[in-house]
Amino acid sequence: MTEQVARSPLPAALERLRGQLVVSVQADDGSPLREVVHIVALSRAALLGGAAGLRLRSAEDIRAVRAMTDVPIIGLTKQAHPGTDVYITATPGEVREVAAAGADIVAFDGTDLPRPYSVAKLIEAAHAAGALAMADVSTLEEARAAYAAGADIVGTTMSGYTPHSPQLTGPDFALMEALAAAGLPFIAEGRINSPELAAAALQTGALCVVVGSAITRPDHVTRWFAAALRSGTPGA
Ligand SMILES: CC(=O)N[C@H](C=O)[C@@H](O)[C@H](O)[C@H](O)COP(=O)(O)O
Repeated sequence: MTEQVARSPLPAALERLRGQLVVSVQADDGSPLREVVHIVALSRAALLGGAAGLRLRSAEDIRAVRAMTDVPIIGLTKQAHPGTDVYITATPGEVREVAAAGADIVAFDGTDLPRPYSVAKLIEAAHAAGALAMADVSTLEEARAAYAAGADIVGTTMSGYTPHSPQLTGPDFALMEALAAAGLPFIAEGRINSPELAAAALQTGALCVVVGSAITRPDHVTRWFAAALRSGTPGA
């Protein structure tokens, strides 16, 4: 079942990320950092700090960051579609948009959720546009299916964000270990909120580690600190 994915070395853009940190630079709608100028500044800061790759949402952000760096970019869109909960690059049109903007790797929802287009169609669109295909999955079974459909890599991105995956407060190390045990190359992603957790994620056998909120969402990080003070202040 796993032989078809034992491709080594991986395609060049993925090999460049081996053992490295990828920073996800995505401001949510409504964030004061949503404008492209802030995304570019945050990306520059991540590169200064040693990020070997970036994960970016929207063609506009990708175009602007592509103009200032040649590190591998994992690109995606985040868009609601009627009748589905799938929001990460859900259509072949969005795949093409992300690839045309300069992403080396297009990330898309690779879960079992009801979806407008099959995983195979999205992979086909990425490859036709000259990009690699990264399936964001929430389970081992979804990863196996994505590889069988031709994905170049999977990410643990969606664990905790589908009803059928464990709702953890930290990274899904069990999924990482299961992917490693099955011989499936994968990117560790999701709630990797400290350098220690990032190192532990790489230790499971991940190709590389994606960190987002802990580096580029200061509003989230502030909330973590504020909540800790509220719940644990000595003398409170
Ligand atoms: C589930 C979903 O939509 N994840 C998104 C995928 O691109 C991003 O919002 C995350 O920031 C990214 O996956 C990195 O994760 P974290 O921010 O936890 O380090």
